[in-house]
Amino acid sequence: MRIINFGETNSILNQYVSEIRNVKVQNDRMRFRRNLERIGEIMAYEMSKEFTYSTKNIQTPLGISPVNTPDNKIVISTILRAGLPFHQGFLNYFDRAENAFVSAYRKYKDALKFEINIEYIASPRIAGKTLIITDPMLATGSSLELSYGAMLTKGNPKEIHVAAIIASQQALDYIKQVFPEEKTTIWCAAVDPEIDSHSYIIPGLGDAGDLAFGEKE
Ligand SMILES: O=P(O)(O)OC[C@H]1O[C@H](OP(=O)(O)OP(=O)(O)O)[C@H](O)[C@@H]1O
Ligand SMILES: O=c1cc[nH]c(=O)[nH]1
Ligand SMILES: [Mg+2]
Repeated sequence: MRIINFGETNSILNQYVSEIRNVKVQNDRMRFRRNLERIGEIMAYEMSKEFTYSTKNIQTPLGISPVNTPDNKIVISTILRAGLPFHQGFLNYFDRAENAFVSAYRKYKDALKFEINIEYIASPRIAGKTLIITDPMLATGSSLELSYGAMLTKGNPKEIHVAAIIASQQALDYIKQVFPEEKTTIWCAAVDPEIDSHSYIIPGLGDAGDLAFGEKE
């Protein structure tokens, strides 16, 4: 399984990551959401370089121009709720893609123990397609694992791209065990070393869903 970490490369993407982490900036919800979206746009562009291309002869008003365009049948899937702005970034570039939505949330039994509840899935058939799963935060990797399990009820994708912004090292180690090695690529913008006793990423950024959309009751 390939892991591509954009944090290892100097680019403007790191500016957006610094802003979503920064306590002095991250509470501006519109900027927070837009930064998730911008990171999605940059990742989409980089990911597009790995697609399968063929030449199409495009009729212009003055002649024929051969252009290489991608042939992948793309499904962009997101895990509600924090995934929504990140998903939108991918959709801005892959504007013809199909889309899937899965809900996953932590249902706490006490301050530390929780289980992930999946209650909703709206997805096209994904068999034989390029599945891009977008979720900005991978802490334990459980939401991703269960959401992927739910998506498999819609068929077996040809290839899987997991797009995250901040992934814990623990989540990456876990995902390697549960996703098919030969057809999965993980794209992220940073790998953080730890998760705390509440399963929050350290240093991370806090709760991405709350920062994007406001606190839950
Ligand atoms: O890897 P995990 O330990 O499963 O944690 C990561 C999950 O946590 C966040 O969602 P959250 O449950 O906070 O829901 P929200 O997007 O509604 O805030 C995030 O978007 C992931 O889906
Ligand atoms: O650090 C974390 C872990 C789960 N969900 C978040 O939004 N942040
Ligand atoms: Mg949350």
